[in-house]
Amino acid sequence: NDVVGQPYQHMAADLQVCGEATYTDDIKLSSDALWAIPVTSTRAHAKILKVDASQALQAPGVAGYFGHKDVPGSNMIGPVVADEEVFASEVVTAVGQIIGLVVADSESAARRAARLVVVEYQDLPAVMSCEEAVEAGAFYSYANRLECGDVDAALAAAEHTLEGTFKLSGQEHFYLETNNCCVIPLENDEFTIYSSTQAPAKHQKYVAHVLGVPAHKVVSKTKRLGGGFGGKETRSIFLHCAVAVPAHALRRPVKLSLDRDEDMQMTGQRHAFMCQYKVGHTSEGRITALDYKLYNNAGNSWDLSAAIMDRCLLHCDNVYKVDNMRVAGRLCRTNQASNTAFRGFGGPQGLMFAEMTVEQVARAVGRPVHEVRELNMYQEGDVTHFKQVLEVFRAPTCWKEVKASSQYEERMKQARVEAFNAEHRWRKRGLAITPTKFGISFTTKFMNQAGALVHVYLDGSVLVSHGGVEMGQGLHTKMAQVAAQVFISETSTDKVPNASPTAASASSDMYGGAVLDACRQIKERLLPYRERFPDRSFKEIVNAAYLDRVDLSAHGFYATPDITGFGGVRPFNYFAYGAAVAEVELDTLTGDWHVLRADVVMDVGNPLNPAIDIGQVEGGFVQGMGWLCMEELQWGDRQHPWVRPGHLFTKGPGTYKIPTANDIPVDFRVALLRDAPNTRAIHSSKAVGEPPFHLGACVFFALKEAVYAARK
Ligand SMILES: Nc1nc2c(c(=O)[nH]1)N[C@H]1C(S)=C(S)[C@@H](COP(=O)(O)O)O[C@H]1N2
Ligand SMILES: Cc1nc(=O)[nH]c2[nH]cnc12
Ligand code: MOS
Repeated sequence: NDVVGQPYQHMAADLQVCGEATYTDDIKLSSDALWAIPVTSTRAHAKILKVDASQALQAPGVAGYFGHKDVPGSNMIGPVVADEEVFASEVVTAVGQIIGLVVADSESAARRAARLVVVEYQDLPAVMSCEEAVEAGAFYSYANRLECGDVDAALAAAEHTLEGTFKLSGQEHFYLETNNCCVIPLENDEFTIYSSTQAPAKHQKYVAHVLGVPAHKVVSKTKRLGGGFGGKETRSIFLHCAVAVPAHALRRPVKLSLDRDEDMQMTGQRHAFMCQYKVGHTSEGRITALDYKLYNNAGNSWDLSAAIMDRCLLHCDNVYKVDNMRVAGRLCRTNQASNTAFRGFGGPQGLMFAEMTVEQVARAVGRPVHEVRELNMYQEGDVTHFKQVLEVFRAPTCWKEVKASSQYEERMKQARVEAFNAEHRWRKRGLAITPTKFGISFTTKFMNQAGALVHVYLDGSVLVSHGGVEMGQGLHTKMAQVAAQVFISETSTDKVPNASPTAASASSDMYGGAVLDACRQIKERLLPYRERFPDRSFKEIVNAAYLDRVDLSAHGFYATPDITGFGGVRPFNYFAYGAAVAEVELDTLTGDWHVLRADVVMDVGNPLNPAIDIGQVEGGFVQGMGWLCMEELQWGDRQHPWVRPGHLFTKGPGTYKIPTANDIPVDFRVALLRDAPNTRAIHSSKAVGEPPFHLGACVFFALKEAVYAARK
């Protein structure tokens, strides 16, 4: 197998840098195609008194206005709980919620006409944040919790206790490709739908449901995304279902392409979280008791907020052993667009609570933070607070490696850091080291399944399709490697049915298993021909088998073995580990800072493609750093009274600051742990999509060190 493990370039890299790669918006449509522009709520919470589209319908080029009355099937859907309307009917519960669509023969005509639709509202009280929801008692009926040991007794017996509240803000996905979709009606109520989504199967299911047609009449295709990061796992469904209604009614192709400001206002973000913590610890800094009350800002519908809180509950330990722990979660019902999956899916929030707690304890006992981290770290074989055994625990290995390779101890002591800080009044440096552990598998057990379809053609070329979506993470490249010298086409529900969303970082594991299963079936059928004609080419073997009427196509399947889902003792198939060191320099007068050097060691098993994996680690690190140190959403709420309630003030790169080339660590050293096999996944590899995201936390803690130095 000299193909797997090689650092092949991303399969579409050349196409993408030459601008030849096709995205949903590039799909050529017939001349009778129409553009849809959403008419959305401008209120955070209000009754709809009247919607008047009469002027819009007179506007040039307009083919129609569509709202909840025009839905042929069901107007109420939702990926987990069916609690969301495709078109708002009586009440709007967030700014940006779709009330209707104007369709016209050009985007500009549709956009102009959409502004002519008049909506009259009667405002209702709005709840915008976790704090406001707690005051108002506005929650969804979710009450999962995890508990081990006896927290109350341990807190009472603790030498010292600390308590307080941690708050983490949301984050915009800022995928470069905004939400795009188009619906093409064919004969006899059949539809082909193209969309920028991580979950084509969900699009097929819900478009069929909203149109009232059987799913087998809807084929959902996705070639690639210009980024998803979780933001296109479920929120893309609603846009697509809305667009399907005029396409169905007018029997004409309809497309929709959101502008950046519409996308940021309408499609949900990373959940803001709040954690009320109580921690018991000894004088040397060992944590003996931990009590977390967690809240996330779920927005105006369930969406995935329950699974996100589940994953947060499962990650509040990070790499630390706490014998007495209780974590309980609540989902806050607010009038924000429903918050949704975002790289790490609640995990980064849980990991941050663990890190912030350890850091508070270190300050309280007056010890360097890294010592307290080491003091509390699990050992191999320990059991987590949710009772999963840490079978192969590589956090200490990653920690030791990155501490050595970054010369952390030396740099901390004589270092540039203390010496620099002694000589500089307004510029201060900080150094920090943080670990991570990330559970791999959907915590919803049934989602851990995957399909593939492999065809061998008579010219010897092989076509591989699988249920996973290429969003830039290199999945298709890895699958092609797994099937070796293969041409990958696109993701399509008529090739692989019922696919889970491409999420939870497990796609390489699962679709790898499915592709391997399909290839092995075909290989077995070709074996007799290989043996009979040992020196013939693959093409000749294939033709010999074909003439004997051997089936040259196979469906492959994979279901992750031995996992329990949330609530059991083995929700994760395995864990991914990593550790990182960052040195920053902060200008205390301007607040400007940059990362002088970052060192990362990530355990990715035996990488299927080390080049792609290093790219994932670099991207995850920078995206995590952006979340914790740069990006700030400003919603119209109590903290930002100058913004109309429920409106998003930061709706573009001019006001919402995401990391760019200038923010990447000046000296960025990423290493993949060597000799780290993983028996639990294909070719001994490990998931790499989400796990590195949390390592950006080391920049946050390095900046804290610099601020502490400035206040000495
Ligand atoms: N370039 C790129 N990398 C990415 C993403 C993306 O949208 N673009 N999504 C991330 C998220 S949220 C996940 S879950 C994984 C999904 O892909 P995988 O399951 O193949 O790892 O890729 C991660 N890396
Ligand atoms: C649904 C779901 N469950 C998970 O455990 N992790 C995820 N990432 C993105 N989506 C998911
Ligand atoms: O699991 Mo990623 O789509 S948040």
